[in-house]
Amino acid sequence: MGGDDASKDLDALLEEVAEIARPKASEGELADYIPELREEDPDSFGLAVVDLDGTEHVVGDVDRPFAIQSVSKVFSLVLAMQKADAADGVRKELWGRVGVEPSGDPFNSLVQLEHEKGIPRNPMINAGALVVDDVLLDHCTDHHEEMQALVSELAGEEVTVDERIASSEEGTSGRNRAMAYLMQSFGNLHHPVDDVIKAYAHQCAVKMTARQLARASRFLANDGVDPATGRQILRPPLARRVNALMLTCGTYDAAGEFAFDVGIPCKSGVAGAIMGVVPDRYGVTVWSPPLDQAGNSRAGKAALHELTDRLDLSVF
Ligand SMILES: NC(=O)CC[C@H](N)C(=O)O
Repeated sequence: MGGDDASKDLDALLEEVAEIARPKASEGELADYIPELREEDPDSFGLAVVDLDGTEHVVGDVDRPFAIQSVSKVFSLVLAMQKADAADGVRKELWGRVGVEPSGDPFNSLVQLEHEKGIPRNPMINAGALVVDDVLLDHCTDHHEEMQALVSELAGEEVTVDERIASSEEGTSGRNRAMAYLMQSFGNLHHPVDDVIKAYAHQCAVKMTARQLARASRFLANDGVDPATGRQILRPPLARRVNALMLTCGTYDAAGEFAFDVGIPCKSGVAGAIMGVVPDRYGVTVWSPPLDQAGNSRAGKAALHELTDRLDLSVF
């Protein structure tokens, strides 16, 4: 099949996938802990698939910005891994303070932290992301700026932070603070809890579109090289490790189900985005705000299931 034909086919296929997945949103619920999420339009739906050569295949609301929330955990981890790759001490520190095992628990669970002496299971759950931010506060000149610069570079355009969401996040961060204090009591948080929570709330409030997130995940499909600029964001073995963590931990206690049904590394967020990586092929993102029990976009998961099945994209 010629390139143009294949491209046309993919656009048509995305339309079909969207049609099948969209109705599933009615089985989900909007996150309701902050007004900005409670007030999202539950019917929003966008799906973007961006080729390594830059061709963008999109359907629906792919240019409407939303808070990336937990999808930001991938980017803060990437930033920390860049620092760790540049200094052996940082590498030992990072992987000594956060694990790489799936949690099998909700993203904001406190129970394992007590048993496991303040070492979070992985960087894709809240406790792990808080430790990553604590490490970054030591090694970034400015956490906010470096995070924003990285995501803007990967998105191919300037992305901004919604300060209203950042302050709502900070105001409703009881559980995250509880985790931070617990980790502090075990000696696994070095900066003041307020500073770590601020950094984390800020990254959750970064606003991006499905199209931008799909572009931003492409370096993970391309051995760590951003295909738009040719810049090596992470060395190949490190990029593969981020993918491994996304696959095994990126969708919390539904990671097994995602591996089974979707079969590609994914990271979800509570605003309804799921960012995926199809090695050597695509960056993918779907956005639909209503969530399932595990906190993953209901229609988003259905769309990825359909897409990866039809195109035979599972990594297994
Ligand atoms: N799953 C998520 O997206 C969680 C992010 C959310 N801001 C929280 O910390 O609870």
